[in-house]
Amino acid sequence: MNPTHPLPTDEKFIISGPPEPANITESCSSLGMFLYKRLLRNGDTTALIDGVYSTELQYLELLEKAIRLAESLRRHANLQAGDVVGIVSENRLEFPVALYAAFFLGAAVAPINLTYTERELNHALNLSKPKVLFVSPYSAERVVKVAGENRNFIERVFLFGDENAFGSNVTLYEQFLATTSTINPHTFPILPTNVDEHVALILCSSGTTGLPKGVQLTQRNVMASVSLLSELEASFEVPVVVLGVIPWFHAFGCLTLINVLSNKLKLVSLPKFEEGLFLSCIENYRCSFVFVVPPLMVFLAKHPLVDSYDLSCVNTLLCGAAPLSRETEELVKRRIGVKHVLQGYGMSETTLATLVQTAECNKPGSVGKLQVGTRAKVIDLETGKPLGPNRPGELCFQGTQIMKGYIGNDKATRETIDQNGWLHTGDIGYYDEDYEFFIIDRLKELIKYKGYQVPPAEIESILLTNVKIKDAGVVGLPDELAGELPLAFVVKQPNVTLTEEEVRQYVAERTSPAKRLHGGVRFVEEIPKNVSGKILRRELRALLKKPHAKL
Ligand SMILES: Nc1ncnc2c1ncn2[C@@H]1O[C@H](COP(=O)(O)OP(=O)(O)OP(=O)(O)O)[C@@H](O)[C@H]1O
Ligand SMILES: O=C(O)[C@H]1CSC(c2nc3ccc(O)cc3s2)=N1
Ligand SMILES: [Mg+2]
Repeated sequence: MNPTHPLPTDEKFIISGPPEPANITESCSSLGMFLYKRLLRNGDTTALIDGVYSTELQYLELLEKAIRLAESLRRHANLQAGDVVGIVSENRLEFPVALYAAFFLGAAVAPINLTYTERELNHALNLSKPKVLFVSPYSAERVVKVAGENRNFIERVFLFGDENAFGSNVTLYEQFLATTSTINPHTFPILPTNVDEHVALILCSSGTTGLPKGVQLTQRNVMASVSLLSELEASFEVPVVVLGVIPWFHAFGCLTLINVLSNKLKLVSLPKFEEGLFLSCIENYRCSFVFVVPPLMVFLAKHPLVDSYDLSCVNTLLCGAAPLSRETEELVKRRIGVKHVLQGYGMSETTLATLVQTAECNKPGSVGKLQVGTRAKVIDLETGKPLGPNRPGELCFQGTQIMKGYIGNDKATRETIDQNGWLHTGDIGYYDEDYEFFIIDRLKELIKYKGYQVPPAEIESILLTNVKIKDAGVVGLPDELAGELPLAFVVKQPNVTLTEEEVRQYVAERTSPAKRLHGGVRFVEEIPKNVSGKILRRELRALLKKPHAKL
């Protein structure tokens, strides 16, 4: 939806997505009521299947358990609207029960990465300060210890599973749920809230460029994001079975979980990515839609194990959270015959994606067009002025998915969202004449070589097209003369011979001089990434200071 009549310069280069449907909150007085109505409407069809144990949860079961848990939390843990509920767990069926119980009480939920160390847990918990915590056995020991050191705000810890080795410090979730044996879901009081101000989620950003920030998403942010998949069910002929392997403690995973459950789709959950489990789950449950991050796309493009499974059921791969090259996309399409690879671009700060491809709009290498209810501008890195088509600059967004702010960090919030409500992403990209967007890389990650700004993601995508290369990460090697020299960390495929000169030559044949590996090549065992699929280039840069250190 872009203006045809001439507008003043600044307005001319503001791009708008489709207008938001008139009533995204469906005139619900709160997110809890919005979600309650959708669970009720979805009836006794299957909502979730645990991909490991095949246990199922129907929509009405999820509703009944969440209401019972909400009543137990209200009555026995004094949980009230505005309190915070922490969840430190892998993807498992109890997770959405705890998530929805909190929403029905008007509490905010802080999902936290269960692989966090004690130090990282302490940082995350002191951002959101949850009153109660739900934790799975995997990280219970660490969490119970850190919770004990923060009793000034953590009052209860509930443990998923059926064994409690922590004594009175912990209550088994199943026992606590049983304290409310039956309840009529229709009588539970889901109170009205100010959906524009009331915080629904406190999400940790991935920590790619520094310590994770506590991103506050309002109830309206979450309701606005539900539109992402709403047309999915209608516009695809195949029955929609979604595979949920993206962690639910991350923005991408958590909001797609809520999206799926709000659109009567069936979700098969996996607690983590394991090569055989991932492939067998797709084959056994005939998953037709799979949310992935680029490392999973590289796995699907290159790993020999993929040939041992029947993946013909996969209709669409929805990829996001980090750069995906068109070469990798094409390799996957050719190899497993998937009909659509739909990229999306988002940030924890923008709830779910602000840019998404659709079945109709999916140019190779693009991340698609503006989401409903979102405006964008690409601004010149020097002047800050909005740029026209095919002019790279910093992406900025406005709209109903833009976060409320960083918890406890007004300064960082003001540095990210300007006084006109524009969120400055720190990402460099451009839009073409059809208003389709392309991401180049992060401003902070560009390599400055003799005045050129070299995007590492571009060199990485070229390296990944080499059959002898399993993975790659590119950073700038500090250099007095040039500033920085592009240097590649390379993981070889098993049992191949590959020399540094071969790698340099391979890149040199495919790039302009500035983008060549002037800093050389380092062979390593793996490229450090976080759970949302982003290369931890700061860890690679740290390696440069320890020459010839192995990862
Ligand atoms: N489709 C995509 N292509 C390229 N980059 C993407 C895409 N989707 C997301 N990203 C990257 O992910 C970032 C958002 O990630 P997230 O909010 O999880 O935390 P982070 O920015 O990686 O970590 P932190 O903010 O803590 O440093 C975006 O700013 C962008 O750099
Ligand atoms: O990188 C991130 O933090 C997350 C925040 S949400 C997000 C994406 N959301 C979608 C949704 C659909 C899709 O096809 C891709 C993405 S990337 N990226
Ligand atoms: Mg970020």
